[in-house]
Amino acid sequence: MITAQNINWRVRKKIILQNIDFSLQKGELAGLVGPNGSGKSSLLKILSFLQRPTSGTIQFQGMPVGNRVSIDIRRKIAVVFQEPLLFNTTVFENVASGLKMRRTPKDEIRLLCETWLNRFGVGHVIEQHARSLSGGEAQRVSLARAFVLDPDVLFLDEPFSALDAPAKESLVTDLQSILQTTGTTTVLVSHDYRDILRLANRALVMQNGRLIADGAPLALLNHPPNEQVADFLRHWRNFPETVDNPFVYLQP
Ligand SMILES: Nc1ncnc2c1ncn2[C@@H]1O[C@H](COP(=O)(O)OP(=O)(O)OP(=O)(O)O)[C@@H](O)[C@H]1O
Repeated sequence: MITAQNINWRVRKKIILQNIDFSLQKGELAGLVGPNGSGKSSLLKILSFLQRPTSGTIQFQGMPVGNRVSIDIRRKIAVVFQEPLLFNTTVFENVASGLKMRRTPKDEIRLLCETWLNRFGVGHVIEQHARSLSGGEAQRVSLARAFVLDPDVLFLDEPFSALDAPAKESLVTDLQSILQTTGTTTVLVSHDYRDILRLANRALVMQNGRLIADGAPLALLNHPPNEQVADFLRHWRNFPETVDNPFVYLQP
């Protein structure tokens, strides 16, 4: 689906990403983790064509992507950020916006918006103004706005980190079941390895702008391939559910 070859990104003299080689297959759900400042969001921006790398190439569905990313490719990608970034209008207009740009028929737009808002448990806010939503509702609307477009690849950048613990727990549970149904190819950035264990079938660990590990989330946790990865993941081994009871985290 996406192949990144020898990606480097520098801003002035600062090296942000170095020698990133990464390939994402259709249907994969990859979790990107690493310490603060390790380059997770930067890599996500480059993979989603929001930022051009200094050097290296990216192929999307087998075709190299040049400096000008076509509207056709952009329409195959959806990005959800930590802050929901909703437009200053109703929930319906927010979720319908991408479909209107694609000239989807009106009655189909209504049906799709209702379906996805219901799937995310927020069908009742469809006529509300986006400003009136709670943080949890807003992030659910933002996810519905991404899924309604049936993207080929979904990028989620810390989608839970602005939520309190109960709102996060219920959204992770709902998102897990939705992703299992849709099989959407996804890259999820999270600083919480428990999110990766629950949602992803592949974990990519970053440090200092490099990818330092790539493997099955539970296997990396229990058998880190090197000392750097062991140091980073040590913290998450302290949670009983991540080691003592791996069956809590059956891979999707
Ligand atoms: N546009 C930019 N200009 C200059 N430096 C940048 C830019 N974008 C990111 N950086 C720097 O690159 C490094 C990696 O940032 P990035 O946000 O990708 O890390 P992260 O792993 O997502 O961090 P966090 O977990 O804190 O969100 C940081 O030192 C950051 O300050």
